Amino acid sequence: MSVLEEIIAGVREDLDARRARVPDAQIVRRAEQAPAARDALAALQGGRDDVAGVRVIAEIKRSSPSQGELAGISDPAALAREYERAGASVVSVLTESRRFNGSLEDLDAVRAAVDTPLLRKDFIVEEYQVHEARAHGADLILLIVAAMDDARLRGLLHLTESLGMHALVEAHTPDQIDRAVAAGAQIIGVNVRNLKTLDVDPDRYEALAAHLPDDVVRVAESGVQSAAQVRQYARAGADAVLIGEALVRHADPAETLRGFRIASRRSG
Ligand SMILES: O=C(O)c1ccccc1NCC(=O)[C@H](O)[C@H](O)COP(=O)(O)O
Repeated sequence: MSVLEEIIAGVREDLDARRARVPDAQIVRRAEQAPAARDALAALQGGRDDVAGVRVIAEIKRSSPSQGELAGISDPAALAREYERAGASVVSVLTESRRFNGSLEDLDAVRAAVDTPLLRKDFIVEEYQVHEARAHGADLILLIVAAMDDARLRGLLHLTESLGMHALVEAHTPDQIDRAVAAGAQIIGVNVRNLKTLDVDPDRYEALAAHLPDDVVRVAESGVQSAAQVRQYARAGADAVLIGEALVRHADPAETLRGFRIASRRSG
């Protein structure tokens, strides 16, 4: 089994347990009754400019399969407020529990704390999880092309948009970019982390970005350890970058985020 398949097997077990507590009809109702979603697409659009710099999706990430424990993060709401003040365009909240030590409770706490659009970062493969994301205040969800066939990708994307949210559709190969485009994705992320080996190769972004159409929001995912890397992604055409480890490991995540944004403004 690949790492992705192993993670999804665990996600499905946890999902079954939640579904037994909150049945489908109830989660659908909760999603319908939630306050309207914020416009994450608009927050990420516009590309890099002299005022805003590259857009940043700042992630709340306690642990990861590749690195183990990254940061304690006892108060995700406080970290989200710092990200918001430092100019994050979107805050990403990992809700997968087994490998990333996240939860829907984290999403609830962050939703109550900030007005910035929120990404539910998880391994979403079922409609139930899309309703759940909306019910817990998400505005954007992650859909990983490698985790599903075309029919499911289209179906989940359609459901996401029908609930007023947007999807960050994640690709790792040119073929997956084509599949994301064909499904109608408006926001496409190129993740430079190989999901089989977990190795990160930031140079892959530029090679793969050449396959992205001009009319989608382009997100460079993973592998930012420095302002220079943010500049490299911006020069390669990224409208936004998704950053986890480098922020949460730093003693001052907000200052680090500010520095990254300023660096991208000066990239020329
Ligand atoms: O982070 C991992 O080890 C990982 C392993 C397997 C699947 C997904 C994984 N990470 C999810 C992400 O995409 C990253 O959290 C996100 O892009 C931020 O990356 P980074 O800035 O390198 O923490």
